[in-house]
Amino acid sequence: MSISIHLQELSCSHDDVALFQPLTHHFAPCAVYRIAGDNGAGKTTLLRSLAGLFQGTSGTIEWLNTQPSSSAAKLPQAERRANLLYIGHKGGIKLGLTPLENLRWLTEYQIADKPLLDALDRVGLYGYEFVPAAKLSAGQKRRVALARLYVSQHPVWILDEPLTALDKAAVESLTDFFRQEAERGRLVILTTHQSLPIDDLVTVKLEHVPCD
Ligand SMILES: Nc1ncnc2c1ncn2[C@@H]1O[C@H](COP(=O)(O)OP(=O)(O)OP(=O)(O)O)[C@@H](O)[C@H]1O
Repeated sequence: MSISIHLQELSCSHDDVALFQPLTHHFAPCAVYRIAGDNGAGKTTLLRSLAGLFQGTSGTIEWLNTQPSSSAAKLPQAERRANLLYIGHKGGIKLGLTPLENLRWLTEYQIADKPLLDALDRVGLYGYEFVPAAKLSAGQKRRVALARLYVSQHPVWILDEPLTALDKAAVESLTDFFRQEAERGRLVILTTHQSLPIDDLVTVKLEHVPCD
């Protein structure tokens, strides 16, 4: 499936305080989008809103099936989850489980061990598959979370700070992967405070709401 997300005058609020100026934007497939803004600008809140995890919004968020054969039909909420891989900034890793056990759990036991082990190999965790995550470094824990990308069939990826704690080589490898996956049709929306060397990267900046 090919999916786009359309925002019209979207605003997110905590405690009735709007975080950024209303945002109108079309996120199309085959592209990598970076949500930019200062600390506290509302990037995480926006990503959670797109993923359906935060409800304090006004304006509209529409997920559209943009498959050539379809007429841009709106995707109901229930179908969004099946098409989305959301990785929050905490990564969702359970420290008492090994990387392989974490991946089994995170992929809801739908994937055989071999592709999961291959994914751990892809993120440089060969040899750490059976080590409790509590014994891994911050960057290695992040790699466990990111290994899900290498077994994902979801057309939409929403990733909050995926590059945090990664070393230079891992950032380069992941950036290449994002570029390739966008070329294959995926819609990737992410936040990062690091520079992202992707030529066609689209940056969407959240603007402060001016004070009265
Ligand atoms: N659960 C909450 N209740 C009230 N306010 C919140 C809550 N979560 C976040 N906020 C506030 O909303 C604002 C935006 O937070 P958010 O995490 O979306 O920003 P961010 O742009 O992702 O920041 P950073 O770059 O530091 O990660 C912040 O001022 C934060 O204090």
